[in-house]
Amino acid sequence: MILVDDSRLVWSMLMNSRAAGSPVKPGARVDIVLDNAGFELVTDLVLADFLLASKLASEIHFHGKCIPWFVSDTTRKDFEWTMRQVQSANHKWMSKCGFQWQGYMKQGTWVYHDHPFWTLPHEFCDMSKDAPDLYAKLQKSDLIFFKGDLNYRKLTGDRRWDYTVSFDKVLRGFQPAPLCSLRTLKADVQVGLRPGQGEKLAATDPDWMTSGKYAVIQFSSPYKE
Ligand SMILES: O=P(O)(O)OC[C@@]1(O)O[C@H](CO)[C@@H](O)[C@@H]1O
Repeated sequence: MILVDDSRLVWSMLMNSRAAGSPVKPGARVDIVLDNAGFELVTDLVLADFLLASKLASEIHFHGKCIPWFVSDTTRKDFEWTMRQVQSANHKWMSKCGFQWQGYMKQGTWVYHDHPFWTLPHEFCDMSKDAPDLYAKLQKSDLIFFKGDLNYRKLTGDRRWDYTVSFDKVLRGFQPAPLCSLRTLKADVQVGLRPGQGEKLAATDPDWMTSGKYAVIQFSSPYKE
């Protein structure tokens, strides 16, 4: 069940960037801060492919980790291995996708980055100070997707905020570009709920914050409409 769904805001941001784009290179730069390797990474690549094919984005930048911090975190090795596996799949269309994705990498339409900051114990609000090069890189984005629970915990500082505190507020100045968290709840932090929503969930489903049954699509933008 999706507790907060800001997908309309994400969609309208992407549509606006397409309208404003030049005829030669329409669309936005989208960054995806990855979470797990494996099937989740394949679905991230499919999302990136969709954004390009639909001209909602013109370049995609993936951000992985230098080490598999929470065991299944995507590293460069996983990224490259996954690309090769898709290319060698025993399925015509899947393999065709793999070769197309490799082409995007060669052209620089898709770019893979890693940075030690992602595996340091800092909250993301510290990034501009502790990793100014990474912050500057993210500032070039039109939209950043943060995948998964771990990234949500780093965005919010893993604190016990009131459930109704706004997502904008808990980012505490971390606003390199419009951003969207795609997260299934696995840890006891959640913000941006309606008054009474968290309490009601706690009363009916005590494990709601960690069971993985609930999810959020939360958007924040430094540009106010
Ligand atoms: O949804 P999943 O893949 O089970 O968990 C997502 C995740 O980010 O949350 C945990 C940290 O809270 C990490 O172990 C894991 O990578």
